[in-house]
This record gives sequence, structure tokens and C-alpha cells, in this order.
Amino acid sequence: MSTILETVNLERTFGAVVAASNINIKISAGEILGVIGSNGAGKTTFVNMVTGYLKPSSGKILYRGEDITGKPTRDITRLGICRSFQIPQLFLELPVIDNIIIALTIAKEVKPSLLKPAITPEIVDEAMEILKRFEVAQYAESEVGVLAQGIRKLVDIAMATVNNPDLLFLDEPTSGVSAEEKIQIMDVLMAALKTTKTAVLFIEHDMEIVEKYAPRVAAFYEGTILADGPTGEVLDDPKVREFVIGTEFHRKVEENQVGGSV
Ligand SMILES: Nc1ncnc2c1ncn2[C@@H]1O[C@H](COP(=O)(O)OP(=O)(O)OP(=O)(O)O)[C@@H](O)[C@H]1O
Repeated sequence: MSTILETVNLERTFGAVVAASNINIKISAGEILGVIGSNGAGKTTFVNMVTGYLKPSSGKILYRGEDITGKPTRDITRLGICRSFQIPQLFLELPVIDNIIIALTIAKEVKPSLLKPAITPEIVDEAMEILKRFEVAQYAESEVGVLAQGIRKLVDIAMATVNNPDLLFLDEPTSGVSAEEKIQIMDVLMAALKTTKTAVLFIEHDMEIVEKYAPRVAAFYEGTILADGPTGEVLDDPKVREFVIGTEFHRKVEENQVGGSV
């Protein structure tokens, strides 16, 4: 698979704080990559730099071979790198479909006027297609504010795809969602993003979700990448176990294995 994103010695400091340092990562077309790391490990700083929300202090970001280091978010989005945030960025008092239409209008740079309204049958159809892909079409006319957190997350991520990104960053797609809903949401998300062959990097604290959905994982620790590789190997890495995930997760897996064999 061809590399679409490559970062070279990416670094960001805030005064004396080194938020990210020596970040070298490659992402291939259509790849799914999980990112783990405790609070303050530098995950969001990394995503902010690649998506143009923060300028790196040094290093390079190459997207399809083009140097995009320090470009504004708008240009990066246009090139095909999009993101969602940990907290959904939705208009709560508007229906779901209006949220998607607004995002589409911005993405397409539609300049509505009295003679040329923003809402056309084509844009409504396109919005409905997106909602169907994320299995939330039945909520099209519902106000976002009355919907469950899991549905809001799906709508929010659906909205992040209106530009048809080749690479999508998801910041904790299952945060604030009940344990039962997590799997449902990830199943829908991953299926939707597979149909569009979108490469996905998702930040996740739940190791069971990481194991289930990410074939590859990068573990961040104190602003650097401690390990990057096949998920099983990274989660079993003694350094990752000690500094990133602790022994809790492995104890759980081992207990389950013991339970299963009885
Ligand atoms: N705007 C900022 N100003 C000063 N320090 C910052 C800023 N943003 C991040 N930092 C610091 O950089 C480090 C990395 O933070 P970052 O938010 O990237 O971590 P994270 O891995 O995303 O954590 P979390 O899981 O809590 O979101 C932390 O020490 C944080 O306090």
C-alpha cells in the first residue's frame, strides 16, 4: 500500500514543555491505525499539527509527497485530511440533516443567495447518502440535542467526512459512550469508512476497542512514540505495558482466557 502521510522528526514545544518530539510516522492509503497513550502523552498535539491547528516547532509533514508543514487547516482539509474532536462539534438545536447540509455547504464553498439557495435537492440527497452510510438516516429530522451520545458521535464523524477525506483523524470516537454502545458505534464507523477506503487514525483509551479495530497501533509516551507496529506486539511490549497501559488490561485478558478454558 502506498504511503499517504509521513511525518519526519516532528516536534512541538510550549515554552519548556516538550509536547511532542521526534515523531516519525507513516500512514498508508486505507490503513487503520490506533493511537494510545496516557493523558498528556502528546497524541492531540500530534493530530493538531498534522491537521493544521498547531504549527510544529520543527520537523516536516508530507502528504502524498507534498510538504504541508504549517499549512492552514482549511488547505489541509481541502487536500483530504479531516478530523473529528473528542467532543462532538454539532449545532444541537438543529436537525441532524441541517448539520450535514451546513458542513457540505462549507465544504463545497457554496455561496447562497436569494436566487441560489443553499438547500438544493442535490445537496439534500448527498446529505442523506452520508447519513445512510453511518446508519443514522432515521434521525435526519431529529434535533441533535435530543439524541443519545452515541448517535451524536456518529453524526459528528459523518459530518467530518463531507470533504471525502483520504485520511481521517478521530479523537476518542467512543468517549462518553456506554460500554455496550462502543462496539456498535465502532462497527458502524469502521464499515462506513471502509466503503470509502478512508485511512483512519483513531485515538483510544479502551484497549479492547484498540485490539478489536486497529491492526496497527502507535503508543505515545511523554511526547514520543514508544512503540509502533502490529497491535498484538505493541500491546505485549513490556515498555508499553509498564508506561502506557499498565497491567490492568492484560490481567483482564488473562483472566478471560483462564475463564474460557474451564
Ligand atoms: N496549548 C498548550 N499550551 C501549553 N501546553 C500544552 C498545550 N497543549 C498541550 N500542552 C501540553 O503538551 C503535553 C501534551 O498534551 P496533549 O494534549 O497533546 O496530550 P494527549 O496525549 O492528547 O492527552 P489527553 O489524552 O489528555 O488528550 C501536555 O503536557 C500538555 O499539558
